[in-house]
Amino acid sequence: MQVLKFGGTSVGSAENIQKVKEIVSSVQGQKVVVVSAVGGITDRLISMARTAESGDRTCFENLQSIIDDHFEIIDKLFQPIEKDEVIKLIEPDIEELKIIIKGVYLIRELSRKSFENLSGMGERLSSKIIARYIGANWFDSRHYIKTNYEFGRNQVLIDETQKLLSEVKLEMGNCSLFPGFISSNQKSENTTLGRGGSDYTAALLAAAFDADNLQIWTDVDGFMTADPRVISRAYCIDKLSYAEAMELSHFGAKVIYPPTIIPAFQNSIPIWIKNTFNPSAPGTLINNEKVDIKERQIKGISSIKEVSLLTLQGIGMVGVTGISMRMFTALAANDVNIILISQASSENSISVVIGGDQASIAREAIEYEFRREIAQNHISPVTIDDKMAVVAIVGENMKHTTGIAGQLFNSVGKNGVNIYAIAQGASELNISFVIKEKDIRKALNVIHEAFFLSDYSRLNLFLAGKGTVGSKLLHKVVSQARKLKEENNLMIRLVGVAGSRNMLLEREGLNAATVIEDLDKIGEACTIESFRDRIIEMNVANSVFVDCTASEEVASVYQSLLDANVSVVTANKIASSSSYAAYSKLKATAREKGVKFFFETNVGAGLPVIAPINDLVKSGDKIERLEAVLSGTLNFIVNTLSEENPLSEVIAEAKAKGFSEPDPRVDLSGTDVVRKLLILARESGYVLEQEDVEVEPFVPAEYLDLPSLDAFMDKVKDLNPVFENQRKKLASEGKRLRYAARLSEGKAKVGLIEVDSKHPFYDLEGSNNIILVWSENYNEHPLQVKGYGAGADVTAAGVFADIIKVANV
Ligand SMILES: NC(=O)C1=CN([C@@H]2O[C@H](COP(=O)(O)OP(=O)(O)OC[C@H]3O[C@@H](n4cnc5c(N)ncnc54)[C@H](O)[C@@H]3O)[C@@H](O)[C@H]2O)C=CC1
Ligand SMILES: N[C@@H](CC=O)C(=O)O
Repeated sequence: MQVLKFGGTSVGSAENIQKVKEIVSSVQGQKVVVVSAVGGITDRLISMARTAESGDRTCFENLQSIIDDHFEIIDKLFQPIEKDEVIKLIEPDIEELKIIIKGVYLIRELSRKSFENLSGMGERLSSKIIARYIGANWFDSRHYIKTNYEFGRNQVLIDETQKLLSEVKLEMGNCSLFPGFISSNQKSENTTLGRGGSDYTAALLAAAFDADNLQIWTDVDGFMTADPRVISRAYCIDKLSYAEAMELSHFGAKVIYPPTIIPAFQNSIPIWIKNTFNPSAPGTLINNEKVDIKERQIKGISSIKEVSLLTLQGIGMVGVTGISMRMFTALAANDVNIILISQASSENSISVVIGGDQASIAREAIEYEFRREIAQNHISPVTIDDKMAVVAIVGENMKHTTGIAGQLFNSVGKNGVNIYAIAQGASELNISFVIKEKDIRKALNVIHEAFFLSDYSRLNLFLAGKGTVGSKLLHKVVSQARKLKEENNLMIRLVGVAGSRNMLLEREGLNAATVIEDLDKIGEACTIESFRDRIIEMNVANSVFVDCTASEEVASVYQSLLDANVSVVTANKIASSSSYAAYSKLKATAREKGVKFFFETNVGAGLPVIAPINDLVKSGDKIERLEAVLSGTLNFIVNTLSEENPLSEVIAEAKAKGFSEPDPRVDLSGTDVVRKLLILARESGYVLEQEDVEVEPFVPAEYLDLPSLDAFMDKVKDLNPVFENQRKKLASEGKRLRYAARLSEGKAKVGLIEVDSKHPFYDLEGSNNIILVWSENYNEHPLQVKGYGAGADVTAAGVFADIIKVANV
């Protein structure tokens, strides 16, 4: 025998009831169907009852609309001759409903008895209509499911219920239908089974009839790994143990109600969760098969919002017995349901999570109970954190596996999600923790990824600067997307872009291929501060801010972004070459927050320079000397100068080729090389400021003081013969000009040098860079890095590599 339960949405309309009929007809052998009230009817009955109690006559309009809705369903489902018969079947229930509502309205009192009668009326109506429609024998659950009122609710009298159900089993044919949710007490008064009662009815029937399985037909494909409204990548879990399903459903996954599982579990009846609107989907199977150790450690994540964290604390609690008992008794006496409890071994505080709407009742109850201790300052008044959420990870395989909690808290922590309280039972089936409700999306996303519940991890990118380097980076994001996803399980999603005037932000992702045009068409006006504020406000997981500008203002927002747990990847050298204090604070913040601050392209563009130096330093080596050519622009200039190619034209060419800074005077003044040498020196362990670097500009200082770039480009023509004469002279001596950077004995210097053919810089072609590093380990023969030192493609590739490094793939 199979027991099939259909929830309110599944029987929410005539069309849906037709789907139910198809599903039931497709089941072979004996079957028992349980139905809920038509979707929304129970809530409407309750609200109507409250309206009647308040003496508001609109209760009668509400009543008529409930009746009309049922008649409309009948109208759509049945042929005219049958309709009258079905209406006759439900007429007594409708009459009873009318009488009760009139009584409540007249007396202005909604007694528990009337409430129970009214709230179960939806199932009485729906079950009769559906039984007739699918051709099932109708059985009145109230005759078989017996309850007793205890501890503030109706409790099922299991033995008596089992006995009555086993008797009725003998009378049942091939297809029987029972209304869910409704029951009666020993005085045969109508009662109900509380929230999720129809699931419970079905489980009781399945247990009493020793069914082969229990099928819960609902409007989702099964238990999902997380709330799909928050995690679009959440997917259906194929198998769960009873305990796992219980834990997941307790914490927010409203697929099945926890008590439902108990009769099925006790009788080892497998439960299937299936989708009425997608019956071919495999669904979730819940049974007691042993958990395969190879399965994922975490099966699912559940979450509850709109809760409050209430804390009682004080030195007067330490070592005093009975404090918890008094606190929990006070809450129970006021019908406050406790969702989570957390107490540290110091016994100095107890925190509980309760529904947000019960926070003030709970506070009053506890403060009243501890009024004496509070008056004597032994215990502090209760504190309440509102707008909180509980998140729980669930999985039987967590048992005895080390590192799960570490991985969990590390992943949420480095995304800046603060944890207010934690609870884990000794069963190790569930780790629950309390966070601010605003962080829930972020937390669920990072946990989903951290435990490989997602097929891939995701980086959310915010880009400032869409010029030479930025636009190439956007091409990379597009061209590498597929490969990264397939080979590295990494998805890079562009969620924000800012130019110097406009910005676009979209949590679900922008189109990197068209974003530059989109920015002009639909971008909103921005400043770098407003862009930063929006990034922080969006609070997305695994965020990376990428700076492809040469702007000081942009560099000035890194600190607040890192403070907000946003990683920073930058091609812009300004931050790392600003004051040593600011540079080291950025690095320290990234370390503290567990996010990344990467700037590999600051020196040598796409060449790996900073990473090898970092590795040497980390391995305990000491860097003693650096000699380098660090300017692609200046090397290009000295290599390209000729009679036909005078200085002024070669400068313009370096800019056109994307080697120079947006303002080439930054290169020609030596500033760009100073910045780079400073960064290398700092990364090598030296504490230096820009003023400590001795600098000889590439062109005389007076040329650099001109008010505009155009004026400079005009004036610099005067230097064409000077540079050409110098080149010729050096060539005749077998020498070449190089703009070199040097760090030795802690002293840094940049400037022009003349090198002969024996010098390692002599053959440095085009815009190439070279970096020679002498250390304790590399003393006779320096470590050497050489290659393209400028250019949009190599730089964008370097920035992209830094971005991927953030994801650690
Ligand atoms: N070109 C190269 O070979 C290399 C460049 N870099 C660095 O890359 C950075 C970018 O260089 P390019 O792309 O060549 O410069 P670019 O001038 O072509 O692009 C910079 C972009 O940033 C925008 N911008 C300026 N202020 C902004 C703000 N407040 N907010 C948003 N956007 C703003 C500008 O409008 C421009 O579109 C520079 O810091 C440069 O030093 C680093 C290594 C190599
Ligand atoms: N302007 C720079 C670009 C790289 O940092 C250079 O010319 O080297």
